[in-house]
Amino acid sequence: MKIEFKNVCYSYNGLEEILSNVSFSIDRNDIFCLSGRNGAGKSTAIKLLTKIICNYTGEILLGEKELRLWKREEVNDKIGICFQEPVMYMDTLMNNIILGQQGISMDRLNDYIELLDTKNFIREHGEEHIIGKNLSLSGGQMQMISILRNFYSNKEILIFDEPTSNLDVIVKEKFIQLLDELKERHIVIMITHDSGVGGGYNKIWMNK
Ligand SMILES: Nc1ncnc2c1ncn2[C@@H]1O[C@H](COP(=O)(O)OP(=O)(O)OP(=O)(O)O)[C@@H](O)[C@H]1O
Repeated sequence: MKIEFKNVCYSYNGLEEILSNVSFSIDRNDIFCLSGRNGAGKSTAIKLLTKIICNYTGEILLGEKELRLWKREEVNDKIGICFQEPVMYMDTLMNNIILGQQGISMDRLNDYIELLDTKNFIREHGEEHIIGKNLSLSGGQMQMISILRNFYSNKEILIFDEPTSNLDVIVKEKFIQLLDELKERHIVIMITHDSGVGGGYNKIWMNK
């Protein structure tokens, strides 16, 4: 599924333009890094693409259709997102990964859990403990859950916003290996300031 930004402009307050004539195109399954300085508008571009915010000028194409013609739920079916600050629900770890989705292979989820080196943590706490009740998570553990959630969703487009900022070196390496395996089947869009993670991927420059 192709993604295209054509001369997209966006302002939060109607005064200052955060995105000014941003154009880029993603037309194949692979890993793409949105790059640019702090405040360049990378997260804003992702919020537009996922319809968290609207009212841009220019054109955003998702597939063959302008984004304005897509319903938010339809976009949610196509795009999975792992936020910089993951949202956790008062439920078990496993339910926080699965989020009520059905018909997706548990074997594959277990593979991801293993590949990401999170097996011991999930085995110990996954089924019984409730987040916010008898389980408190560190920033890195929340990030792992959020990453697993995005992988498990198996959507065509997977977005990761600063996914590795709290991960230890081992999990970070495993995450990169997993991405490499998935890039043939998904469009992966990542925002990262970690050159050790984003260094080798296709770059989309957001300059302000
Ligand atoms: N909800 C909001 N209301 C008003 N201004 C906002 C809002 N969110 C972001 N901005 C502003 O938009 C600009 C771009 O922010 P954005 O988060 O998109 O940048 P970024 O490239 O992702 O930055 P970073 O690399 O620091 O995460 C910043 O100047 C920020 O202050």
